[in-house]
This record gives sequence, C-alpha cells and structure tokens, in this order.
Amino acid sequence: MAVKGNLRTPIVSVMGHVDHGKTTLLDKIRGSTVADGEAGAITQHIGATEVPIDVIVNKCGNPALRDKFIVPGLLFIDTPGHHAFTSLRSRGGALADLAIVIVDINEGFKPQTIESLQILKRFKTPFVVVANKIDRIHGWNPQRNMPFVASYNKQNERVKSELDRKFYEIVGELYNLGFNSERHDRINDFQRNVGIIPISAMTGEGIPDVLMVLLGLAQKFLEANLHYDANIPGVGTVLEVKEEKGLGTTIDVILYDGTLRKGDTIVVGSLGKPIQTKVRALLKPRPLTEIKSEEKFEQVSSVTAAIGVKISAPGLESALAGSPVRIATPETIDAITQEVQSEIEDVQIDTDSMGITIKADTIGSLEALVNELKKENIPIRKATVGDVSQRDVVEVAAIEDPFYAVIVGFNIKVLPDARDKVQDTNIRLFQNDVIYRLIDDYKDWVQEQKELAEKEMADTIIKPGRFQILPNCTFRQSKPAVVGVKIIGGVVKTNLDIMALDGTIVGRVKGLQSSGENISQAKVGMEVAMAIEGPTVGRQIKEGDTLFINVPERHAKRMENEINDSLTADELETLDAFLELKRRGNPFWAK
Ligand SMILES: Nc1nc2c(ncn2[C@@H]2O[C@H](COP(=O)(O)OP(=O)(O)OP(=O)(O)O)[C@@H](O)[C@H]2O)c(=O)[nH]1
Repeated sequence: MAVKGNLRTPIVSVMGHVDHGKTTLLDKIRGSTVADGEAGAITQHIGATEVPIDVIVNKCGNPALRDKFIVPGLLFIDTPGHHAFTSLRSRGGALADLAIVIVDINEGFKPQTIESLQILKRFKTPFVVVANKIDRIHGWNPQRNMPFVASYNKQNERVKSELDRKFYEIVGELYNLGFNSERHDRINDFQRNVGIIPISAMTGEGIPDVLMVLLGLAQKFLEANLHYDANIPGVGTVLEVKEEKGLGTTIDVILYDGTLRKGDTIVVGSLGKPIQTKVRALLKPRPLTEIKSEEKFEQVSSVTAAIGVKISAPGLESALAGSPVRIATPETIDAITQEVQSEIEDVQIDTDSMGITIKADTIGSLEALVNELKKENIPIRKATVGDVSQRDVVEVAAIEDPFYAVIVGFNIKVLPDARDKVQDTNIRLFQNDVIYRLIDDYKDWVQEQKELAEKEMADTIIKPGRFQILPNCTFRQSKPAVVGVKIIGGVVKTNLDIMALDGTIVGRVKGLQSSGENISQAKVGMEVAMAIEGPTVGRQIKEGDTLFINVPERHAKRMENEINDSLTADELETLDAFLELKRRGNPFWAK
C-alpha cells in the first residue's frame, strides 16, 4: 500500500516529442534497480510503476535525506505522452500531479514538446524538463547511473562547454515560451524557475537527480493535494479498456483516492449512460519471481490510493478511457451516476450552433482539442468521443457552409462504412495524433480556400470604368452604334451595361476594337472603337459624353468594403466617382 502518514504517492507523467526518449527513461526508472540487485523494491502496478522513497534516497547516495521526505515515493504512469496526460483526468483536472518533459538535448524543442509545455501551464502542473541523450555529446565519458554533477565533473573542458552550449539553447527556448529556467542544481526557488536536468536515459546519468527533483516538487507544491483518506470510497480514472483472456473486458484504473474492494459497486463513464457494475476481481501483476505461474495476474481483496489496478467486472465493454470510476452504495448510486454522466457531458455540450465537427479518442483529449480550437476562435458544432461513424458523415454532409462541412479527428479511426460515404460528399476530413498539427492543417486549408474564393471573385467581379465618346469618331449611328472612345478611368469590358451621368442605362458594350482587332477589354488611357447596342448617336448618347460601366450594387459593395486592397488607385477613383453618381439618388446605395 502506497501510504506514508496520510500522503499518497504523487502520480507522475512523462511527456515529450517522439523519439526523444520517454520510453527509455521509464524503462530505466523501472529497471535500473532490478539491475542494481534491488529486485522487488520497485512495485509494478497495472499501468504504473511505483518507486518507493527508500529506493530513491539510496540511488541518490544520501540515506540521510530519508527523513526529509514525507511522500512515500513516486508513481509513474507507464503510458507516456502528452496525449496520455490530457486523457487521464481526475475530477476535471489532470490525473498526473507532476510531469517530466523530455527533450533531446541535441535536437531541442519540437512542436510536440511546446504543446506539452502549454498543456502543463494550463493545468498548473509542476514539472521538470529533462535534457536527454547527453551521452551523445561528442567525447562524452559515460558514468553509469551517476548523479549529473558528479558525472559532469568527470568530463573534459571541451565536452563540458559543448554541453553548456546546448543546455543554454534550451534555456533560451524556454524563455521564449515564457518560462525562466536553470540547471536543477543551481535553483533555489522552484516556484519561479523550471529546473532542467541533463540526463542520459541510456546510461542512467542524471536519473537520481530526476527522482530527487520530482520528490522535492511534490513535497513543496503538492502536499495539500496529496492528502488522501483510506476510509473513503475509492475514486479513480480509467487508463485503458482491455480484453483479457478468460476475463472478458477489463479496465485498468489508477485509483487516486480512497479504497476499492472486491464486491464494491462501481460507476464507470461510458459512451452512453454510465455503467453500473460490481467488482468481480481486483488484479495486480504477478511478481516476476513467480514467473512459472500460468496466471498473469494475482487477485487482491482491496487496494488503496495511489495505485494502478485491473478491474474485472461484467458490462465494461463500453467503458471509456479517461473517464471516472466511482464507488457507490444503494443510497449514493443515483447521485454518483449523475455526477459521472455530467463530467462526461461537460466536455460534449460546450459547442456553438454552427461550426466544425470534432472527434477524439478520450474525454481528456477531446477537451484539450476543444480548448485549443477555442483559443483559435474556431467554432465547434459538435464534439464527441469515438471513431468517425456513418452517422457523423450524414450529419456533416448536410451542412452547407463548406468551411464547416469539416470533421477534425484526433487519434481516431474512420469506420469503413463512414469512409465510403465521405467519398460521395464534399466533407473535408482532418486526422492527426498531434493537436497542433490538426489545427494548423485546418487553418491552412481555410486560408487556402479563402484565397481561392477571393481570386475567383476578383476575376469575375465587374470593375468600374469611365470613358468619353471622342468627337468626330462616329462610325455608325445605331444598331449597334459604333463610336471612338477614350478610356478615362478603370477598365471597360464587353457585355456590360453603360450608364449615363444622370444614372440612366443607355446601352450595352457589344464589342471593342483596337487597330482593327477585336479585344475583350480596354484599360485606362486606351482609345478604341466601341460597338454599343441600344442607343442612337445624337439621341441617347452624343459625341463628347462621359459614360460609366454600370457596376451591379453587390459588386460595388464588395469592392468598396472587402477587396479594395486589390484595386488600383485609378480603379478606386473611378469607383468613387461612380458611387457618387449612384448615391445622388439613393445615399444608401451599395451600403
Ligand atoms: N544515446 C542515447 N540514446 C537514447 C537515449 N534515450 C533514448 N535513446 C534512444 O532514442 C530512441 C528513442 O527512444 P524512445 O525511448 O523509444 O523514445 P520515445 O520518446 O519513447 O519515443 P516514442 O515511444 O516513439 O514516442 C531509441 O532508439 C533509444 O534507444 C539516451 O539517453 N542516449
């Protein structure tokens, strides 16, 4: 049982970019003591590893520290990644009390690391940064499992200064992200500074420091959160829903408060109504020493926080990873079921009447996605947990606005029948397992579509044009009238209506010719022959008249308000003159 006094073991999560060493670090923490001949000291839980305080102080080579600490040890969640961090929640917050953000010292921060830092900031979770793979620094002289400073002091000056250089790049990057940071052994105030610990997850250098700093953080910042009560009914979070041979569907749970017993009635969050069931068995991994045993698990009659445990119970098929597990009595079951339901619904209901549709694999990741989209002011119509189904596709296909006929899916699959259906629609589907990438992809696409639409619009919009009928250039009186004109503003194209200064429509441009060649448009300054359908020269139009192209109201409005950037100074001036004429009769024209 992970208890000392009444403080439970702090729960630690490991986050960082792919390949920067999360798994290696966890393996090292799990395995190193086994290699050190301390097998059995570390307890393997379901989905978590517990490192007791004694092991930590021994590793740090300073048993005198033992009495300084009142937390019983550290419980590392075995599933690494920020996705796990956000998915695993306890009563609306993150399940993990502490976090390690791992970064490859040779590569620096990647977007995924930055995302982890932002998530930690939002949840106000104390964390350390570990700068991993120091053994890759050229000329490094490895010192197995040694605390960092001792190992650093054994390196030559060139190696030391290379490490310092890389290290301060990380300090700089953290500074740009709004964090003051420093090497862990130089920090007095962990409240103001983020500690960075250079380590090698491979050789174990710096690992004692990681454990020590985490203990320090837990003790300093979490004491109030770590009080627990063994006598209250257990409260936990589903890590994973798993099929086990001979047991059916089981749930792996981290219990973070109270006690859970075999036979207890539990309420578990699900995709539909919360599940109410009775614990058939509580299972722990069988110790390695009993490897001969056929059974993978060993049964226990009760467990107390903080601990990872597998629960076998009927009806767990629809249980949802990341959702709460609560113990209920006949008196409390209705209220608790209601609470579990609303905890899940809270995430699902905060949506807009129009917007995109989002899907994610767990409640926590859905909530993280909702938060990030809100920050970008992207409206969400519907947010639900689960794979993209045919029903989702049918619903989204009915949305007319192309920018919202969109499904954004985080860490989910598109079910085969849904995929077939998507192909028959205009739905845009975005899928990724990194939130920032999903959002960037969507934003890039929206931008692209907007630019395309603007370009299309600029190509089809009727632009302003002003011209004058030249004296002594009437080639034909009517049907159509053919006259020489000079374009004095904007552009004139064929098949557009012509307006006189008094606002009447006098005819339509039928054709344009320059040096005997047909042309489709004439720009400011050009003198061309124009065929005009409708009027007779000398009656509706006369030599010397100034005339305008009649711009439709909708086009005039867009040019004035939306795309005026794309008009030339001459076009703008012509538009103003045209609007002035139009607004003489109607001041609100094109407003
Ligand atoms: N030299 C050296 N290699 C390391 C160290 N830590 C991890 N590696 C190597 O880096 C690679 C990635 O390490 P992992 O632990 O799998 O990284 P991860 O972050 O868990 O990666 P994902 O599980 O893919 O997210 C592996 O080949 C490790 O052996 C280290 O301290 N030194």
